[in-house]
Amino acid sequence: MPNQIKICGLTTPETIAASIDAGATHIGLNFYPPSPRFVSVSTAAQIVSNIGNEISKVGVFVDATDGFIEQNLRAGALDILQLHGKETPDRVREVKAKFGLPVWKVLSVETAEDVTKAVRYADVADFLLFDTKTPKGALPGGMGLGFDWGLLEAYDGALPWGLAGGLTPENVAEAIRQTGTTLVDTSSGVETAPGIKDVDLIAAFCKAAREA
Ligand SMILES: O=C(O)c1ccccc1N[C@@H]1O[C@H](COP(=O)(O)O)[C@@H](O)[C@H]1O
Repeated sequence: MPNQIKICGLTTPETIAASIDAGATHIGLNFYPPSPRFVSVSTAAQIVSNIGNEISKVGVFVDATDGFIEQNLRAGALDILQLHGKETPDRVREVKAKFGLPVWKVLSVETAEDVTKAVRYADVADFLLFDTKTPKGALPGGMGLGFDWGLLEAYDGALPWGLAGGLTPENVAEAIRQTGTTLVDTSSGVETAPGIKDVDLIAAFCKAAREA
């Protein structure tokens, strides 16, 4: 199966179209207000209005309430919920039951123990996304920081998983080769400045990931 590719933190119809043209399988809409990639309810509705079923729309939430998820889920016509905060297994179960959509739980990795903790989500999430643990006080993702991919050898769970954190057009093929991941996710790696996506970088990232 070809590698799955998620381009995250999209804020314009043009960069969404560029991601689809480049062969991305997923786009991410960021609903975390402090993020430079944050989209409001009205922007989310507007930028997805012309998209069909050719790509999956993932909503990124950080410790969000049900009400907040609900309003953005409708606006963005989301297919998948990505929980990128400190959501417990019970909270993941609750979100999945309430909204009936696949849930991706993000695990922030610094040590092998962070990877083995994934087992806690085995019965409640649909997919795991391993990302870098960011410094205290920083955004929980989208910082362009990578982690030691070798730590993923500690993962022996059954849930499918993907890789995020500091992936770029230059390193994504090596990341796929080293980890064997079937899904790669990038945000700042295809930007010229925080929140400013570049269509050429999106194309280069997708090409490198597709050909890896
Ligand atoms: O991108 C953000 O601003 C962000 C904010 C809060 C939570 C997650 C965020 N982004 C996610 O982080 C990973 C990795 O990003 P990067 O490639 O290292 O920039 C990705 O899944 C984004 O969805």
